[in-house]
Amino acid sequence: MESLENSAAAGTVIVAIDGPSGTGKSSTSKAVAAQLGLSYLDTGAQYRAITWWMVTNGIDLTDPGAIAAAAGKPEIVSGTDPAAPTITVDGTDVAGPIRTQEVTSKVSAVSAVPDVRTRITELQRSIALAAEKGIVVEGRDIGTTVLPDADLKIFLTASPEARAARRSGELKGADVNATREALIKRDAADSSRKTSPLAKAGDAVEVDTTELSLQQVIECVVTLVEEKRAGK
Ligand SMILES: Nc1ncnc2c1ncn2[C@@H]1O[C@H](COP(=O)(O)OP(=O)(O)O)[C@@H](O)[C@H]1O
Ligand SMILES: Nc1ccn([C@@H]2O[C@H](COP(=O)(O)OP(=O)(O)O)[C@@H](O)[C@H]2O)c(=O)n1
Repeated sequence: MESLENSAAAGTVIVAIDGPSGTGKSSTSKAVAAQLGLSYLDTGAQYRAITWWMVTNGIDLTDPGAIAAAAGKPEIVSGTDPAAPTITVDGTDVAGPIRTQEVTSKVSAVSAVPDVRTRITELQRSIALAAEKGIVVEGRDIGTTVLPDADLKIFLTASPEARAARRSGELKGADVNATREALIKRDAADSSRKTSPLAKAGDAVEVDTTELSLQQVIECVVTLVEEKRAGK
């Protein structure tokens, strides 16, 4: 972690954005990174990618031991250009397949396994360290565990109703109530796991996006980053 602090001191900026599903983490992080010339990392995509590999390879996802035994097998590579982020598993582009209902419903079981988290956390830290100008990293445990020395930590929230409406807007024809129930269930699983649960870091700035437009959230975060940079 010392080297991450050193890189930040040399003029790069590391921003951690956490929060539950549908609060605007991905859209905000991509836009902020693009606007400020920073790299961007979607850590949820990495957990989805390892889950996709396990589903595809017939791993028993009711057995944490089987998940742990397989955790080191797939090679996950994330492209960090905010204008065109990519994700591959063993060289295959999985940007589409990781967004299926099946993967979404199984990702919390896989991401709760400590061996999976250790592997993915190491990967995330090495990507953050390699980002020359700095990076915006979004997820559930970035401010608490992955990058506890981040220059700026944001925790996004929004009402379950707003989040479900946003998500069902993306999934054409999806029922808002069913989407809301699925989101609440996934948040509960992610918040209650023992290892590195979804949580706000003590020094994170909380932004409730329920009544804000995406543009307003982006402007708010850009301002916070610029203030941090000016204070360095
Ligand atoms: N403040 C906002 N107001 C309205 N829609 C939003 C807002 N923030 C994000 N969205 C939309 O909600 C959906 C989910 O946003 P996303 O960034 O993927 O959330 P997360 O990464 O937290 O799951 C996207 O379609 C996005 O365009
Ligand atoms: N830092 C992170 C990011 C995601 N995750 C897991 O990955 C899942 C998918 O994350 P995501 O960000 O793609 O989810 P959405 O908010 O896009 O629906 C979460 O529900 C968590 O189980 C995690 O455990 N830790």
